Amino acid sequence: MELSFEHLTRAYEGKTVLDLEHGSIKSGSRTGIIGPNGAGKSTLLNLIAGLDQATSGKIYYNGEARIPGEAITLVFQTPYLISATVEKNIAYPLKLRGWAEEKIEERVGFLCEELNLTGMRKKKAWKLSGGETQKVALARALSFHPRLLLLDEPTANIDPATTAEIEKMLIKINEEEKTTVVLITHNLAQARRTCDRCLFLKGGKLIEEGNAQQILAAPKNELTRKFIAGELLI
Ligand SMILES: Nc1ncnc2c1ncn2[C@@H]1O[C@H](COP(=O)(O)OP(=O)(O)OP(=O)(O)O)[C@@H](O)[C@H]1O
Repeated sequence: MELSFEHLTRAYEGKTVLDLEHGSIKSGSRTGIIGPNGAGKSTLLNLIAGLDQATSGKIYYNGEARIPGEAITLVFQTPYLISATVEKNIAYPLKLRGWAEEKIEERVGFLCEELNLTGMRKKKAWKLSGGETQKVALARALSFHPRLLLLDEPTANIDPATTAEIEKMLIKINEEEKTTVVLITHNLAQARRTCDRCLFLKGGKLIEEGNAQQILAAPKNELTRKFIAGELLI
């Protein structure tokens, strides 16, 4: 799904925390959103998801200013599962959408295989580790073939092996199902491994956007360079 922003702002109690003149997230991309604490990354993601309202300006989804709720899904840093088994959690959005049982089984089976969850399908959600919980949350988010997957620091508390499984899944689902992926991350190595495009935000402004490998290796903007080099003082 193609996204574009025009004069998009969000202010809290008169203080503008996001102010994007123009910007876009290309259809079919895996776009990393990077930037220091307080840059406005989560604010932007919440606006895209429709969880928050812009103070001014608009977001266009495939050229339309109306949010296509059914096509968008979100994964947060701290996921919440329903108090049921792994497989029931993943099947839940599909049951809500009235999918046939065999289609549900096919999709849940595929997602469990890809995320190494097959052996714990019957396990209760509250008995899972943090990494397992996040993988189930991702599987559930992907269950209904979303056109846009938004992730807010999904691996912040996750070990490297599970992080690698999650990153592999993001790439697979993007390549094979053409889901557009937008990933907020403080892990620049993760952005390098996972993203093909990148937006750098600072102080609510879009400082640089473009090819992820190019921005992460040789940014054009001095602020971006300092951030990536770990030299940026906020
Ligand atoms: N509900 C709110 N009320 C008031 N201020 C808010 C609210 N939500 C966010 N802010 C402010 O907006 C600014 C941007 O916050 P945001 O969470 O979008 O930044 P971020 O780039 O995601 O930061 P981080 O990397 O720390 O998660 C911050 O200064 C924050 O304090």
